[in-house]
Amino acid sequence: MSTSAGTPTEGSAPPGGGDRVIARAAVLGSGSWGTAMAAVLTDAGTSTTLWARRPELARTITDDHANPDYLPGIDLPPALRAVSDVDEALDGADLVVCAVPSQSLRANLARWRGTFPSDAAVLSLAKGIESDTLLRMTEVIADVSGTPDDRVAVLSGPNLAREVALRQPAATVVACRDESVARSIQNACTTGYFRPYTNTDVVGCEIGGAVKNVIALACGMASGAGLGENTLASIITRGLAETIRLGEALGARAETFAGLAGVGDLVATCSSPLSRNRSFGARLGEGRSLDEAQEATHGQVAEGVKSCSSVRALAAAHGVDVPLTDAVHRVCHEGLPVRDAIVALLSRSTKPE
Ligand SMILES: NC(=O)C1=CN([C@@H]2O[C@H](COP(=O)(O)OP(=O)(O)OC[C@H]3O[C@@H](n4cnc5c(N)ncnc54)[C@H](O)[C@@H]3O)[C@@H](O)[C@H]2O)C=CC1
Ligand SMILES: O=C(CO)COP(=O)(O)O
Repeated sequence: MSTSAGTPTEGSAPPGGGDRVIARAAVLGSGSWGTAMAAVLTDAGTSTTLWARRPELARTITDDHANPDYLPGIDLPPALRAVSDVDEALDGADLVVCAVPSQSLRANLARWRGTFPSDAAVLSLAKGIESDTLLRMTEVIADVSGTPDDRVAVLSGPNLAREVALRQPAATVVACRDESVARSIQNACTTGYFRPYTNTDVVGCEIGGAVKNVIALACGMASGAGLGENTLASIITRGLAETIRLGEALGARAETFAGLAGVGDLVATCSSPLSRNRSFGARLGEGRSLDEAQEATHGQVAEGVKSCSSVRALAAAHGVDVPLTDAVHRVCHEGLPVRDAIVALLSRSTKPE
């Protein structure tokens, strides 16, 4: 329930203070996570319209309550409607949810420029760092859409889309510089199975989400190469250490990484066969080429494959040592065999923990 004082006005910050009420949401992008979050918002009682690029997919979601391409075998809420006209999706929306992959966000936002309702809050679901600019996704949104950064939020946590769409219990974090906006979004997507916490550490949540994909690739590589649980736990733990180093250098709070958007998401993604990043890494670890691993994703995005390079560059720009990210980059983009990457990591000079 809203924690606001007074009687809030729908879709805008009430003049007397208190949290805005989000009654309508538009989710832009109908891949696995956009569709799952549209279902969560609908289940939470928020009137939600999902935008799909392909009209036939929009029709299937609205008429058959299913997204067989991305969430096969899962029943979506009958009240969820999908359209392929972005203006129709955005009509009257108090919340715009960006659910396209990181590297296509800027081009999509440019296409959508001027269409977002002027007072809407904007929520990023993407977990990545933009390749050329090294910007976080909320920075890209503020940059291209002109939305003030105190109305741009990120949602991040251990949220494998298929499990959420199956309504299995999960928690997450909604972070915004303005905590009341985070609370409004929290209210709009709280259900009996989905529990969002608020945070104001946008940088920490976004860095946690982007770097865990890279560390999940490393775990997949180790697993594909036949290595066991000690290796995986070591990668997860040292991966967390490099995430914290980078996050703190960028102004994030260390405690964010002990939370759902940090260690929570890292553990879920590094452990689950449902993770596209972990599976992608496992194919490389088994000796398949980057192209073969890419082909096996069937059009689904493994964000870490591109973000390993942008995270590495971001770390270099801030003088932060990220050896696991560097190794993943070298395997993915410089042809280093997984076995050699492991040898290189273990032959680094010893140091205190
Ligand atoms: N799938 C998951 O379990 C979770 C994914 N995420 C993040 O959510 C973001 C979206 O990923 P998913 O929905 O999982 O992706 P997906 O791989 O399931 O689908 C991608 C969606 O984006 C669309 N798309 C691809 N390129 C596009 C372009 N150039 N322009 C417009 N649309 C384009 C595709 O048609 C599809 O609808 C990613 O950043 C991912 O890291 C976050 C949490 C969970
Ligand atoms: O972000 C995710 C879980 O929180 C999904 O991870 P993958 O993109 O690796 O499937």
